[in-house]
Amino acid sequence: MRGPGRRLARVTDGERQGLVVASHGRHCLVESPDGSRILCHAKGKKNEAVVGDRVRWRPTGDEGVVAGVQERRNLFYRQDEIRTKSFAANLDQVLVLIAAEPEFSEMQLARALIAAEAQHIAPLVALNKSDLVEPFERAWRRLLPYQHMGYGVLPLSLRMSKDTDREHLLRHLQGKTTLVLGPSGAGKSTLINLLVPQAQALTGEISQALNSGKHTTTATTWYWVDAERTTALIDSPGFQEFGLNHIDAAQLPALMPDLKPHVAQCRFYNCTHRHEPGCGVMAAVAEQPGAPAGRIEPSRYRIYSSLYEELTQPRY
Ligand SMILES: Nc1nc2c(ncn2[C@@H]2O[C@H](COP(=O)(O)OP(=O)(O)OP(=O)(O)O)[C@@H](O)[C@H]2O)c(=O)[nH]1
Ligand SMILES: [Zn+2]
Repeated sequence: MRGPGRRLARVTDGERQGLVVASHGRHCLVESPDGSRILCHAKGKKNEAVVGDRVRWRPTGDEGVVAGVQERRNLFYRQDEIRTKSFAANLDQVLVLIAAEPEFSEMQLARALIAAEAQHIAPLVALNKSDLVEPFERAWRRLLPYQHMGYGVLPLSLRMSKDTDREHLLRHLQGKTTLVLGPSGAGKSTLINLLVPQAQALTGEISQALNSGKHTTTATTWYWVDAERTTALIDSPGFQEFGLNHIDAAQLPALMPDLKPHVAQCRFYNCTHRHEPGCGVMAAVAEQPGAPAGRIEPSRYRIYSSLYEELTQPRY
């Protein structure tokens, strides 16, 4: 059998296989199966690798050149009018970390969840700072619709209950590759440091390797949680301005688990769920809480409508 996947998977003489554990522009850090790491350069656009990619590479002196990127299981990315930004590839899970304070944006959360659904990556939500009792309760209530639509929501108190949280988190992360996303101030660094105590030192080394000495912006980074290297966390900036331009507006309800079942009740097959008569989605928004067929929260319907508008706006 021929095909790009097959061809790239074959390692020829002098080539090695590795995992991309950090990337910055056209450079990446590749980890070999023995755990050693080497700085590699991409040769041509086709070989630009993102964190989580499995690559073939060739040594050139004490550095390397990426010879090919293996076919990806998935690629988690965002896209606005100007550019596409890849977070990471070959993920099992996306963990969205938010907190009681600062107050989280439900729109931002929804965008990350939709992007994960579009790539068939399982999302998990964690709400930090349960010690801030009143704001935590408020935030927890705002997340109830997400629990009802089947998303796991973990309560955390990362600064206080270290061991409990570590165990709780590990139960959900064990053996998986998880991308951690979250708004600034939610506790992402606290979470990474709890699970990967050597993270800070590693980040320093990595940014030094990738930027030849300059400690500039932190790039996306892969961390092993266990010595056996079976559980991984990926830390990535860029939760803000989560563009969904790569998603077709008509596809949105299928990526929103609370809207999805109601589409079958719409009179028109091409219903946009915004003004049509006989719309199953709008009928579910009008339902009382606890309705047997399921209700759509007004906040979720507003998110749907504004994303629909955003994604159907003429682009120049
Ligand atoms: N009250 C409370 N504060 C916490 C908790 N966990 C973390 N914090 C605090 O929240 C602040 C932000 O935590 P960080 O881990 O730096 O958050 P971050 O998401 O990495 O933020 P950036 O560095 O801005 O991206 C710090 O002052 C932490 O000490 C918690 O469980 N409860
Ligand atoms: Zn409809």
